Amino acid sequence: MTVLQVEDVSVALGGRTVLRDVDLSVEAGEFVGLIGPNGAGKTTLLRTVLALVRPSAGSVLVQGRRARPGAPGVGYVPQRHEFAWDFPISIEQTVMTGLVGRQGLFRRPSASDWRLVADALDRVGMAHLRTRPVGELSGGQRQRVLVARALALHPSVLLLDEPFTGLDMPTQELLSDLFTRLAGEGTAVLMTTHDLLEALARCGRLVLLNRTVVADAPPDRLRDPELWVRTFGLSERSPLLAFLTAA
Ligand SMILES: Nc1ncnc2c1ncn2[C@@H]1O[C@H](COP(=O)(O)OP(=O)(O)OP(=O)(O)O)[C@@H](O)[C@H]1O
Repeated sequence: MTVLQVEDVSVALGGRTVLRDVDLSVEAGEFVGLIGPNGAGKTTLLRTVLALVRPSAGSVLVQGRRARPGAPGVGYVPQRHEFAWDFPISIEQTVMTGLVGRQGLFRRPSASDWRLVADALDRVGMAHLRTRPVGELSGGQRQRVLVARALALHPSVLLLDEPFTGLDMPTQELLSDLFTRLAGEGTAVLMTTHDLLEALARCGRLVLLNRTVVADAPPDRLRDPELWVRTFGLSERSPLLAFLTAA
């Protein structure tokens, strides 16, 4: 089942075209990596799916419905630095903010809301710290809290923006395992990352983006150096290029 359908999307920001004619779809159970250089438009594409950015052309459908802000079924993990960590609330209260769409801004959380929060914290291995202030957490713990916050509502599509930045290997592995498991359970996972190794190892499909889609295929079908040169502007003598295209 197609959960996310991006069709012919173009986006202009500040008078410049940031995305051009982007087509992308993600099926239930797929783990898709969105790969591209700085400024390629990866975050803008995620924000367009979240309907925080309006395309100048094309359409975005989530579970067959036009994307709209706060749409149920879409979980979003922003880049860690975008979150207000100095807000004086606990881990479990932070995860509860992921349920605002379900409970409204002002209703007191119900017992079932707290159960969703506890389950989500359990999935990221943070349940034992649930009453700690978020401001006291390490970078890796913060990333796990943001993932729990996105998971609390059991999204059909999970959007991950650079989830591995600044993480040590065990935390990266823990999250990667979790994303793989979520996809195995039927969640559509779309992840931007600069961690090519992780993307090549974990994602069933990679979308190479540089303002427009350069390639969209499983990792083992992306051996053509030209695709990586076009996406990243890599030199043809780059050792990274040799690695990426090794048979
Ligand atoms: N609000 C905005 N107004 C004008 N231009 C913007 C705005 N937001 C992003 N851009 C521009 O859009 C382009 C794409 O930015 P975006 O953040 O989507 O790239 P990215 O692929 O996520 O990059 P990175 O890997 O560095 O996070 C950049 O040139 C950026 O400067």
